Amino acid sequence: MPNRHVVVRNIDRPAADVVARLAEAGVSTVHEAIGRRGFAGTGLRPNQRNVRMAGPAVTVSSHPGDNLMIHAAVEVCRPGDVLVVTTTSPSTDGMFGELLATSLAARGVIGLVTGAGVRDTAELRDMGFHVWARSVSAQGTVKASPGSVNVPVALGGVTVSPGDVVVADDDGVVVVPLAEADEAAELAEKRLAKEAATREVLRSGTLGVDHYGLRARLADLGVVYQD
Ligand SMILES: O=C([O-])CC(=O)C(=O)O
Ligand SMILES: [Mg+2]
Repeated sequence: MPNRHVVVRNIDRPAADVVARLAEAGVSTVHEAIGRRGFAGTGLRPNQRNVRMAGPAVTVSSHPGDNLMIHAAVEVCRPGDVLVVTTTSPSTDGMFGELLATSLAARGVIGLVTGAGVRDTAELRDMGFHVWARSVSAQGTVKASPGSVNVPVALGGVTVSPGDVVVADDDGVVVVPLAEADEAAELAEKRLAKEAATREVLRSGTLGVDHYGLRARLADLGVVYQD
C-alpha cells in the first residue's frame, strides 16, 4: 500500500522583502491586487486586534480532533513561517493552544491560521502569538492519527501550498501562491499608491460618483434623481 502520509522537510520560500511588502499592503489590498482571489473566507477570525502578519506557509493536514501532525510540523518550521492547520473533515475542536504556540514561537514561527479550533486564547494573546481560527473551543484532542506536513491543503475554499505567502489581519486571511508573490507585491504597491491618490481627492470633498465617473452608469442603469 502506498504511504499516503508524509512530512516534507524542505520547501521553497519567498524572499523576505516580498513577504514584508505584502504584509505592509494588508489582506484587502493584496486580495484586490491579485484579482480578488485568495481570500480564505469570513470564517477565519483573529484572536487579537490590530495585528497584521505575513509569512510562508508550512501546511498541516490533520485528522479531526487530533494534533499529532501539528507536533510533527514544528520541527520543519523556520523563523518567519506561518503554520496553516487544516483537518481532513470539518472540526471545531481546540487542537492548538499556548503549549504548541510556545513550541512554535521557540522556532520563530510568527502565527497560526487554522480551519479548526484553538484554546487558551487569553494566554495566546498575552504571549503575542498571532492566531486566526474558525472556532474557539476548550474541547481537547488526541495525538493518535497520521496526517501530512507540507502538502497542499484546503483552507476556506482556497488551496494553500507549502511556501505560499499567507497574509492575515483584521480583515481575515489571503493566500498568495509562491510563484505569484513578487508580482503580487508590485501590484499591491501600485494599488496602495492609487488609493492614496483617491483618498486625497475624496478628502478634498470630490464625490466618488464624479471621481469614478459613475453618473453615466447610474443614468444607464435607469437610476433617476428626484427631489
Ligand atoms: O495540548 C493541546 O492539546 C492543545 C493545547 O491546549 C496547547 O497546545 O496548549
Ligand atoms: Mg493548553
